[in-house]
Amino acid sequence: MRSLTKTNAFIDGHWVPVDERFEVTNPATGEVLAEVADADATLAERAVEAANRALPAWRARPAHERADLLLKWYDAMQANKQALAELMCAEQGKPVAEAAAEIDYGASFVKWFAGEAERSYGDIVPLQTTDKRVSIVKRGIGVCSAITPWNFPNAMITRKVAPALAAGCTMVVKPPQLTPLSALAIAQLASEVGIPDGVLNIVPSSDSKSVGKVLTEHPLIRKFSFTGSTEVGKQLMQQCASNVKKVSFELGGNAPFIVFDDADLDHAVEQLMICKFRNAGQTCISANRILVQENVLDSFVNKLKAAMRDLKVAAGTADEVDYGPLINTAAIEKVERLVGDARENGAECLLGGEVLNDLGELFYAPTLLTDVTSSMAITQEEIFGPVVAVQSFTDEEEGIRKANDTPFGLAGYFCAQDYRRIERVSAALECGMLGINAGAISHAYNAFGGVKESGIGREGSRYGLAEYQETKTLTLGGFA
Ligand SMILES: O=CCCC(=O)O
Repeated sequence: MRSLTKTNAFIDGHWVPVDERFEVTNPATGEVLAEVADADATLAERAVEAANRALPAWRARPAHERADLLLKWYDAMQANKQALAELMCAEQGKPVAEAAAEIDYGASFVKWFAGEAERSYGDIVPLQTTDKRVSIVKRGIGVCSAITPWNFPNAMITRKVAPALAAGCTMVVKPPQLTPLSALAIAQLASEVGIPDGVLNIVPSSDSKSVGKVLTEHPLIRKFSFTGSTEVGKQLMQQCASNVKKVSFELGGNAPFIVFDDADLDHAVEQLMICKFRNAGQTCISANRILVQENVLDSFVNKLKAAMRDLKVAAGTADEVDYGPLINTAAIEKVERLVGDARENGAECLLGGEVLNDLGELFYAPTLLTDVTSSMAITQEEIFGPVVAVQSFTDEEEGIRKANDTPFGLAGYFCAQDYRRIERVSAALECGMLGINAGAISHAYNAFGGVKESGIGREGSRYGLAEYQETKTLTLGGFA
């Protein structure tokens, strides 16, 4: 199997070495995997200029040519799935099988937007006066930039880059400092399949502030996309305001997972396990607050505890592992703080509640807390770890009120069977995405994004392309 480990910045189709380097480590073992080029603001500006030079020719190509190149990129990701998955497991920690599923997921955005490139239409507007013809056209907005997170090192890049390229835009990406190797590997594949120089540029950096400033304030950039925390997102949004860039932000979540008393409890447990333990809980749409109706609480918790006991935690390279290490010490400290605070304030820990030191410093036990209340920090912050924090509620009205009692609104989930309740609760929950008797809701065909402080804009789906387009109205006069 070939190695796809690249360690330099990728600008204008070239691998650019930089004297300054930062280390990328394996969270399962602490081993240093690579020393990666540490781009500064000047190099980021070079990447923006390269993207700007590449723009006219890329934008001018017929849609089917851009689509064909994207499909070749998709094929290359599929052909190299195992190598990409092993690289991702090494730098991010998720099990190899889950990493391979992420390659499928990430590549699916490339395939989907290759198709959308060929289905982007404008409008012919009805006649307003006999002397004019009006049409509305769509075109790629121009040079785009993105800052992406470490929890999905492949898919969070393709979900932004694929629609941008499909729309005829060029792109500069700053991948996360913790997981740049997956990004650099797919840039290599993009180059091999013939995506022209300068169309995709990758600037790894440990200096998020100054590179981020270039990617949000550079006047040549017309659109910025970010996935990460709400706190950082707010700062970046302000920076983008300096020259009124188009933006999309996929920010923090605090997803409720509500189990009503008419739910199929076995199915609810199964769906919660899928939702919660994906990527060890380090997912922005992970269920964060588990709200269970009082009269089914004991039964649900017993079933959940039995399912959680079967979880296998180990390095992502082990066989049949459910989840691996958390990403770094800060992640472990946060989980320990939240669990500690909950316990001090009266939560009961039925399972776990500790670091699995036999495995290593970053492995956290599957943890089940009950008697959780809304005043505990664990219900206010994203846990981003393998901790299930269960609260109870009395009736539908209280369940909905508790679920909506947050400034966030990314994903939400509920389990119920009564179709009238399903209709009522679906309408009442404040979130951009809702899983109803379903814990897995992500797909390239779906519109991903949040409401309230969880963000702006949508990724994936037919709406994802529009984020990288501008709309122009043409009024043609002079008809008799
Ligand atoms: O964590 C953010 C993205 C997760 C997903 O696309 O399902």
